[in-house]
Amino acid sequence: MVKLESIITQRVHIQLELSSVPILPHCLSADPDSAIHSSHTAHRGNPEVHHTRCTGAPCKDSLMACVVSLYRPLSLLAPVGVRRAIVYRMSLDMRAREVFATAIEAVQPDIVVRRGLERTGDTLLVNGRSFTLKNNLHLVGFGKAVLGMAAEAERIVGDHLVRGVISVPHGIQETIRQHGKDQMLLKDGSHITVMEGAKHNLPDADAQRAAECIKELVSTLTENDMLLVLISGGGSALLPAPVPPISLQEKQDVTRRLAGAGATIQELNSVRRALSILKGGGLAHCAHPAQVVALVLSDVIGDPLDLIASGPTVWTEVWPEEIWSVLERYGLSSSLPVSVKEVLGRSAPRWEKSGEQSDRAAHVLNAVIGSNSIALECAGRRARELGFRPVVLSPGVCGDVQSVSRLYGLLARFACSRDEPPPELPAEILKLGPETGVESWDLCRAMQVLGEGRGEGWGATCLLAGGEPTVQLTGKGRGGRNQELALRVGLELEGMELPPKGPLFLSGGTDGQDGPTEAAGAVTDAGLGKEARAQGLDPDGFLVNNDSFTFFSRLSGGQRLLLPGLTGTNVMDVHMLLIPPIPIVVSGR
Ligand SMILES: Nc1ncnc2c1ncn2[C@@H]1O[C@H](COP(=O)(O)OP(=O)(O)OP(=O)(O)O)[C@@H](O)[C@H]1O
Ligand SMILES: O=C(O)[C@H](O)CO
Repeated sequence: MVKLESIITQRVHIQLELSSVPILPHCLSADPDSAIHSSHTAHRGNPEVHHTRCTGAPCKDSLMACVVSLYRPLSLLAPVGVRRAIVYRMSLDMRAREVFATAIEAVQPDIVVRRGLERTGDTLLVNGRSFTLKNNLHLVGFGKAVLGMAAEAERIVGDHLVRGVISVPHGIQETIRQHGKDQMLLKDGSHITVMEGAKHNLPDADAQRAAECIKELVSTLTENDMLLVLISGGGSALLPAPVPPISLQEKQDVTRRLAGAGATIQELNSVRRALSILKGGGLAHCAHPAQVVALVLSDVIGDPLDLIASGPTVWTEVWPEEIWSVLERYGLSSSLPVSVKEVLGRSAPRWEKSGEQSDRAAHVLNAVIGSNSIALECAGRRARELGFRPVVLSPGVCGDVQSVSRLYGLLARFACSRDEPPPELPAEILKLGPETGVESWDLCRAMQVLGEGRGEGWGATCLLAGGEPTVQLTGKGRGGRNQELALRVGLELEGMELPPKGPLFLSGGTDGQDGPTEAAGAVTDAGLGKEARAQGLDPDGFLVNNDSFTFFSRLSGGQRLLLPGLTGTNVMDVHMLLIPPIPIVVSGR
């Protein structure tokens, strides 16, 4: 029998041989097969990104990815010295991409559904409550991650499933098929009907038809039935059911104008709830008296159940004054369609008196089964395995990308100051808290961990955060908030006194699609500006035109782009600042 240590040592050896080859980031994946696969599909997906080293056969980069992924299961068994040798030979870039991949893996639709839906015999356990299955289960769903969630739910409770309808984004089945993620597709003979719609994330006639089918299904249920509702981000656009006489076009117009004027998701969805039959508890209302169990994959900061997909299973009162003040704030109140004014002017309460309402609420269980926090927690564990001291700053970073990039720039400076950082630096960092959605105590806690890292030389810290910053669009280029943030942070780091190999910053959307581009985000460091200018690219010019995707595609053959492909999940964005570790000299090999 070959000894484990010798297997690991051989792997170290392969790693050392390959370490001279630059790594193609997209090759990193959780398992060797998909690592090789993703290395090649990523190229197909983006013709602008061209790597000469990757052709037909598995490339050295893919092999390197295999080494890394094989390392994972063995890492806990390997002697500490060997483990360190492997980890410290991995570039920071490679480790950042691996941590990002872990964050996405943690919130895959099948994984979150398995975590949220426990079954023993005919008993279903959700959030500590148990339900008996009696061939009485119906299923509906709407959102960007719902196809994979439904496939897993059917694997778990399919034998009790009578019928289901889900509303998912236009083209998603074909895209998932192309990416080889067959476990996210429904099997042949499934009892669930898949309806695609909401092209470009806007409610359309297809999505409205799906909403009608969903309403029809849930309206026939009795007290002997159970309704499983799968909800994820993008659900608002996929479940449009305007309150008559509002037309779909009128509703679409109001939401598009609000979003374009910069309304927050809280403001936008409070208006959507007021204009919709199914939002704000309407779906649960239609399903009464059936038992409703909603599994929610959150894409909103703080996981507010009444706002995610506009809360179709959460009874929410509509306060017309609140809606009018939002419409006034964004200059829409004087140009509203007559139908919208009529609906907002109605005096009758939306729901029955409170006694009856609480009886109805007792029939509904809402459970958040996945969120940005879970993704960050798992990413932190992976970062620890890869040699970093992890610290989660916050899952709620928001505000303009300019302020957010400034915050990460200052935190990097704080972490990398050779001696004690200048006394004014912590105050400058704390000042950015309110506009970036980060609490002072979270900033203080993060600075403490970064400071401890500094105490050990250059430290070895992985600062993680999540959320959804915003971009003020002024140009006509192609980009997304993650790529723009990464570009800005790269420029912030330029000129700082920093360790030779870092820090490194990554920003990526967990859905794999940053704005209307094929990339999820990008990886940058202090060398970004110099590298760009040496290739005749002016970073500031691209920024002014919101053209970050074109910038990263042209820069060094697109090597800094994150290209995981469509992930089939969505828990907002992940940000990562890696402060390089103290170099360790490995003796022996
Ligand atoms: N050229 C661009 N440069 C930078 N950001 C852009 C650009 N074009 C669009 N965006 C930003 O991308 C965001 C939309 O991105 P995306 O389609 O990933 O939506 P999302 O917010 O992730 O949607 P959901 O939450 O439904 O998944 C908007 O915030 C918009 O400002
Ligand atoms: O669908 C929506 O309303 C947004 O994605 C927030 O959940």
